[in-house]
Formats: sequence, structure tokens, C-alpha cells
Amino acid sequence: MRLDNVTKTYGKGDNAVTALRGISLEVPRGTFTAVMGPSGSGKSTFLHCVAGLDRPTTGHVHLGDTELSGLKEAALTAIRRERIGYVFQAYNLMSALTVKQNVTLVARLADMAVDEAWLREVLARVGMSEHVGRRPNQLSGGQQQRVAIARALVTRPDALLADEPTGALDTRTSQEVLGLFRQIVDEMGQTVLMVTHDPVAASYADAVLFLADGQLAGQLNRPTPAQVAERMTHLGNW
Ligand SMILES: Nc1ncnc2c1ncn2[C@@H]1O[C@H](COP(=O)(O)OP(=O)(O)OP(=O)(O)O)[C@@H](O)[C@H]1O
Repeated sequence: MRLDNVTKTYGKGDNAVTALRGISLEVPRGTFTAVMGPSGSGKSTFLHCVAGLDRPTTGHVHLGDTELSGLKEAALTAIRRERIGYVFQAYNLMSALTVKQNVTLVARLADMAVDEAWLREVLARVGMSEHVGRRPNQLSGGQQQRVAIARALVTRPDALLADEPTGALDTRTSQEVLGLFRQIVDEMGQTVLMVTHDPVAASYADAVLFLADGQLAGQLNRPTPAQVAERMTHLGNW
């Protein structure tokens, strides 16, 4: 993923709010990158622009060789569905569907063939092979997030985007989910970009990008939680 001088302004005139101010960066394929920053620093806007959910006001976003800002809505929708996987703080599973049905729902809605062998591998990776027939209310929070990760992986996306994926989990379960992200990067070559408020979560990443007031305010590679917390303390309230 690559961003070239991306800006994003919401609203017009006196009401205009500039959320991103000239962000240029590259997220290498097959790496785990965390994004941190004080509240209102532009993290969600950044993630939405990378995901093709929102269009930059100026600048360009590339996913591989594809430039997202030049695409028409239909092409962008196809990219969002087929080339990007999402994991949210709220697991967003369908309560009436089983684990297997939830994992394959997006692909089925999009008329994409689901490769059974790949589905089995993904379910095994996230440790949910034994629970394919259960419904979300029969699973713990950590298990539900694993199902959401399987759902994101099943279409073999170019990138997996996670917005506070451990925000609703206890410490131990968070660590299991973060360990799973690490594994899918190291063993499957997946690219993961994660927004988080948690220095411990960020320390699982290869690199942590810091945003402040809509600008890139630094990067730490393979940092410890203490180094991340120290950097955040200098950026403002978080
Ligand atoms: N749809 C919108 N319309 C107007 N302003 C917006 C909109 N979305 C975000 N903003 C503003 O843009 C700025 C950046 O917001 P953003 O949600 O990207 O920050 P954030 O770092 O994700 O914050 P938080 O950590 O609190 O979720 C903020 O000043 C916010 O009020």
C-alpha cells in the first residue's frame, strides 16, 4: 500500500475540518503495521482512505498497482470486497448464522467461489475448526474475533485492515488475537494494517506509525510497549 501526499478535508468553508494533511508513506507487502495517535489525529480517516471507504480530497492511494482514487464507485466496491479484509472492534457477525456461514457470507453474496480447502485451512489457522457449526452467541469474545479474522482472510485479500481489533477483549485474549495476526503475517505473508490505542498491541507490529494532527509524526520499528507509550506521551492526550 502506498499513499502519496494524501489530504482529507471534511466539510466546507468555516466548517471545514482537515483530518489528513499530506500523508506520504509505504506499507510493505507481508508486514504488520500499527497506526497510533491521539484522539482526533486522523487514524480512522487514514484507515478509511486506505480501505477505499472514503476518498482523499487530494493525493493518491495505491493498493499494489491499483490507484484507488481514480476508480469509479463500482470498481472501488469490487476492490473493497475482493482485495481488502476488515476486522473491527465489534465483531459484526450475523447472530443467526453459524461460524462457517459467517465466514463464507461475503464471498457467497458476491458470487465468489469459496475454495473448500482454503476455507478449512483458514478455519484451522484461527483455531475454529472444531466450532464451525456454532452460532456467535455460543462463542467467547476472542473466538468471535477469530471468526471475524477468518471471514476477512477467506477471500485471500491483498491487505487486512483492523480497527481497534482488541478493543473489546481482555488482556490474555487480546494477546492471543495479536499473536494470530503475527502468525498470519509471518506464515501466510499477509499484509496487516491495524489502528490501536494500546502500546502492547502496537508492539506486535513490525512498525508503528504515529499520527498527530493529521500528519505523520514518526515511526518506530519493532518497538517495545514502553517505547510506544513514551512516544505517545509526547504526542498529546490518548
Ligand atoms: N465525517 C466527518 N465529518 C466531519 N469531520 C470529521 C468526520 N470524520 C472525522 N472528522 C474529523 O476529522 C478529525 C480526525 O478524525 P478521525 O476519526 O480520523 O480521528 P481518530 O484519530 O480516528 O480519532 P479517535 O481515536 O478518537 O477515533 C477529527 O477532528 C474529526 O472530528
